Amino acid sequence: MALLKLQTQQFRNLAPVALSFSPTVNLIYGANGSGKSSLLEAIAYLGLGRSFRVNRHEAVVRHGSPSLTVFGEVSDNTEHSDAPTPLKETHRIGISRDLGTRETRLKVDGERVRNLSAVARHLPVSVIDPGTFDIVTGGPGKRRQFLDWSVFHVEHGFAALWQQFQRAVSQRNKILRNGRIDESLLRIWDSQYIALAEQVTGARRRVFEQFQPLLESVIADVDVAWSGDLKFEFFPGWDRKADLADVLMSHRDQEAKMGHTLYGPNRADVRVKYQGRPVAETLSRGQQKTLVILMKIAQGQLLREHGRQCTFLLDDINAELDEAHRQMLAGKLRDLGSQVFITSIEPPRPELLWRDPMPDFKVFHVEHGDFTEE
Ligand SMILES: Nc1ncnc2c1ncn2[C@@H]1O[C@H](COP(=O)(O)OP(=O)(O)OP(=O)(O)O)[C@@H](O)[C@H]1O
Repeated sequence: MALLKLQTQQFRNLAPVALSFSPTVNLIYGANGSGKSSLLEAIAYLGLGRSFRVNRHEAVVRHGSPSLTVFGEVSDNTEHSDAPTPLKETHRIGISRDLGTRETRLKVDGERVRNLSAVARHLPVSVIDPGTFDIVTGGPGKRRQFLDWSVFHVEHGFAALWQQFQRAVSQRNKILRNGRIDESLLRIWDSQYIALAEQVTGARRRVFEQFQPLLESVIADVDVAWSGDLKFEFFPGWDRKADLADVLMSHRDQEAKMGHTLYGPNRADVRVKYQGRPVAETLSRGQQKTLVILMKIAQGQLLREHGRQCTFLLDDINAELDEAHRQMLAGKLRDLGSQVFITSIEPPRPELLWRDPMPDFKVFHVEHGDFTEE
């Protein structure tokens, strides 16, 4: 999968022109405030349905405009197991949001679709920007998000399962929030909640078990001194030795006091330890960054094993990574055959990122939201 064309309307400061990208490498450069990050943000908007920089949709709509539209054409090289050769087709995907009516319109190949997942599945985007490094330094939520992104792209039906699960959580929370708990009603929702929690956990565990050996081999490949003492573990969100039903039963009072669900997939984590202690406490900032890059690469490999390709968006990596790390990342992404977008303030020097073989690339210069291909 690769984004071949993009057109935006009223998206931050981006001019409404149609851009055609390389399915391999796209190098975007321009001064501070010119629109580099906004372009990556618009691409990610199609693949995630939201901004990777801000939580409020209002922030990305051009100041003074009532709505935005992002439209893209993607190549789909999904390998169908029953097809003699990979099928290559293109799909047109679009998202528009109206701030006034709060309406979101989603389209795939000209047809309206209801769920964001129907759009997002066509463009798996993986962002590497200064915020990405929170995957190891931040709380479990970041790591759940990281794992679930793979699960969404690898496990068919996960998006629908996740929605059902969230509905069960919110019903259960409503009952727990009610001063006097209706035990019989809670029991009904508990059984739904437990069944869905087991399914969510099963999907996560299956994907984690495929991801872990890929990550270990990517780490072994770069041969860093600290790699031998790293351990990765999937934590489902409750004590694995106990049944979730028993855990809920024995913590009834605690949950009632807090007024919400405390055990289950919403507490899951991918625990990463170095010499038995969390990496955030033990590895240096530089080592943590290397680790996150390797996790992202392993995630790209995982998708590729499932016949899907990620589009990587590298924003402002010059500020975060030294030249050796940039080369390592760029080389691995080339070997993965992924589409890559890289932003920089200075004119790009691809010869510093790749020696033999140099991938095909396009260079774009941006000024005041206007992109020119060079
Ligand atoms: N909603 C909006 N409507 C219009 N313009 C906006 C909006 N949000 C941000 N901008 C402006 O868009 C411009 C581009 O911002 P962007 O973050 O994409 O720049 P950049 O090229 O990545 O800069 P830097 O190198 O400093 O990170 C900025 O001048 C910013 O003030």
